[in-house]
Amino acid sequence: MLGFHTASAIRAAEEATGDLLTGGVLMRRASAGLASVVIAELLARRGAVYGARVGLVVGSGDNGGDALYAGARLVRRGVSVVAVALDRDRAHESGSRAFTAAGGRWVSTMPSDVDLVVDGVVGLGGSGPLRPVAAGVFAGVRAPIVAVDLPSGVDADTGEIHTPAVHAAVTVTFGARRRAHVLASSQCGRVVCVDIGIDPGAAGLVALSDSDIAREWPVPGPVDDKYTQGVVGVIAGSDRYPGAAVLCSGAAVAATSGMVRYVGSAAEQVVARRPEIVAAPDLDAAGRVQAWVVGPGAGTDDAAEDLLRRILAADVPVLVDADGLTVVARHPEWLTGRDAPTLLTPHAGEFARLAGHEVGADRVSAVSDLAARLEVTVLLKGRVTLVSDAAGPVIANDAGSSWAATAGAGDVLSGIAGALLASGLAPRVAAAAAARVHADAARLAAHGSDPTGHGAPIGASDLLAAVPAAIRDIRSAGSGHDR
Ligand SMILES: NC(=O)C1=CN([C@@H]2O[C@H](COP(=O)(O)OP(=O)(O)OC[C@H]3O[C@@H](n4cnc5c(N)ncnc54)[C@H](O)[C@@H]3O)[C@@H](O)[C@H]2O)[C@@H](O)CC1
Ligand SMILES: [K+]
Repeated sequence: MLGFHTASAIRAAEEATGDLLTGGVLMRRASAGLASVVIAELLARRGAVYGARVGLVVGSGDNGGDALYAGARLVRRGVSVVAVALDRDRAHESGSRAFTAAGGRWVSTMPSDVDLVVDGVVGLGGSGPLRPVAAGVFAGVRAPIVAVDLPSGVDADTGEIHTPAVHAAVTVTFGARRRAHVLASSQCGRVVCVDIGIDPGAAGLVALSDSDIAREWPVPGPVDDKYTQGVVGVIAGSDRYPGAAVLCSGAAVAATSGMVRYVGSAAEQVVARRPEIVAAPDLDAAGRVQAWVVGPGAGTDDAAEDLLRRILAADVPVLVDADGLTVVARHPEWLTGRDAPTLLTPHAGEFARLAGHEVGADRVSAVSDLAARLEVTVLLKGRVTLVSDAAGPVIANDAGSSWAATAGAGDVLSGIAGALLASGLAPRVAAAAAARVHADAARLAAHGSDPTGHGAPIGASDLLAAVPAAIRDIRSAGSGHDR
């Protein structure tokens, strides 16, 4: 599990080192780490360090100090380093002296022929967008950018990407990752964390590793049968949207080996696609399940409302998605009164309906506040999906691509997560593991047999078809042994 920390937790951890902070040891460690990442980038990009050209953009705080000390080291390695100070009089004093003494040159405009630019404008002390002078410097930059700590213009805690903000190829951070490194990952590029000997403690935002997920993913054991692995019931689809039923129940079949029941008007299509699904015309005929998935394409009329009320009155885990979310937004008391776990899987629009306000820039607070208020687990969809049950840390899943942004993909996600709920996983784990497999399946489907190529758009059926491969990949990357 990887932790992502707030700026105040990082600052407190730095202060706790006492002399190491005040004596500048932390900054020396940070800038040494930064210089070695820049050297590695130069080697990878142009095959040599000697004779390379690097430009620094230097703000007025310690972030600029890191850049200047690293610049001094680069000069000593034979790199030609120039620095553009946004305000020369306020640039980090000892860093400036070290840079000048090493042979670094101060310039007023960034040369166009640099191999790499270092963004030392702001880090933890930044707020708001890049100010106009800095924005002007970066506007002319075509070289790849290595950001010091954070791409300037990105909020450290919320990951809000202001306009304008730096778009980095690599971000070098110090001691522990900041929240923005996952929340705004697409702006950060590759994130490298340099050890500087600080301990910020437990993180309120985490990401699961492949092995965390591999350990949890349910597969049949020696004494399992179809019932012991959990039966999931899917209530989805309608005359107008039979496809939602096919995608959601198909995903439930793919995710685990137990058994899938289906209730709804699309039984014919569902069974035609997946004959192993046991379909029933209504709830009374459905049989027992260990978890329900309710809502994708299921409508919001009186009948749908009555069905959802009955499902939520049952004492089994329930995942509510799509149309079901519109219904529960009108009846939050159906959620707060439940003993069994509930998992809600809104996109931003559905979230606003449930919460009564937009998600806003602070997605982490928004998702945990809603989870606490409704006494449920919430999975907020996005390129970076967030899961909160208000009790433990928020879990982030960075999809790493946006191939899953396609109609019907949400129905696949709820089917996977529902099957995991039925297998007995805690809702937060079921949600986070489902989000990971869903994202990986989208990437695999988009890239086909050429993982390093450009990929091509996919539909939700393609994503669904790639779910087994995604599970296989995670299980072999993460564990290497069968359970
Ligand atoms: N304190 C320490 O021991 C360490 C600090 N480190 C570095 O120090 C950084 C934090 O330094 P500071 O606290 O000095 O803060 P920063 O250097 O991040 O920024 C502070 C300065 O930026 C200005 N500023 C704020 N927002 C701006 C914007 N949008 N555009 C332009 N200027 C803006 C502020 O007025 C202030 O002068 C970290 O991000 C990290 O890079 C590292 O060297 C690790 C050790
Ligand atoms: K920066």
